Amino acid sequence: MSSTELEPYQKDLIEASLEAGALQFGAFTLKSGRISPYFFNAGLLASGPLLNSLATAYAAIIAREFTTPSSTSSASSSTPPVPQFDILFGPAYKGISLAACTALVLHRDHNIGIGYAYDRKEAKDHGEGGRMVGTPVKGKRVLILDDVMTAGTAVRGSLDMIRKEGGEVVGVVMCLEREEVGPSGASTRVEVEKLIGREKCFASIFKMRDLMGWVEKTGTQEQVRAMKEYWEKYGVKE
Ligand SMILES: O=P(O)(O)OC[C@H]1O[C@H](OP(=O)(O)OP(=O)(O)O)[C@H](O)[C@@H]1O
Repeated sequence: MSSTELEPYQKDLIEASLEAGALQFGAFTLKSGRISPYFFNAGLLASGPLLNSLATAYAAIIAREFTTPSSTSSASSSTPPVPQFDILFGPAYKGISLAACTALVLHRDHNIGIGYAYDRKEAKDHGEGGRMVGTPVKGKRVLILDDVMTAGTAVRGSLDMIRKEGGEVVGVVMCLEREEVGPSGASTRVEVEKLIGREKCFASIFKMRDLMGWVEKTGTQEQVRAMKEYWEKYGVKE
């Protein structure tokens, strides 16, 4: 496993997450049943300043990975880049506020005006009904935005729902990519990219290996050992 040098925005977000208790080290049973030496819960990044840091980081990654420069000959430095998607989709529950805040920051800081949508975990049987809320996804290119992907269950569910509604998923952006393999031994990220039908359509603010780099520099020997052991068992070998 080779860890990477952290960018300042990654380091800031990791430190802010630790302070808020959103990132913890210990032993945590995941939805997948795996016992992880660390746990990330963006639900605890629950204040204006923390949401601002987080949404600013999401927006920066999205502007870098999912837009192209404006190609008009009269383009000036104030000409906004062209998004390769029309809508952000944040899966319930935690993805909802993250997608909303990121749409706002994309508009405010990057001059990119896009819609956002989310789902309800339980369908509504009155009013407009159904599970989808926000900008309709029908006929739109959709970028799924969530806090973390482990086994990919939430992303697969979102993919199915968006397709049923007539939208096209063009990518996924996460705060943390855990870089794990699924039960078949294949990388969850690669499996999701195959389902979407596009290579390299996955972006994240930081990954397990970035976190490992941070732990190696600032954590305890026990944390380093536990992280390496977990990586040997479940980390992607690519
Ligand atoms: O890749 P996966 O194995 O699906 O795990 C990641 C998902 O699990 C968590 O949400 P959860 O389903 O706990 O719902 P919540 O947002 O309502 O807490 C997290 O916010 C992701 O959506």
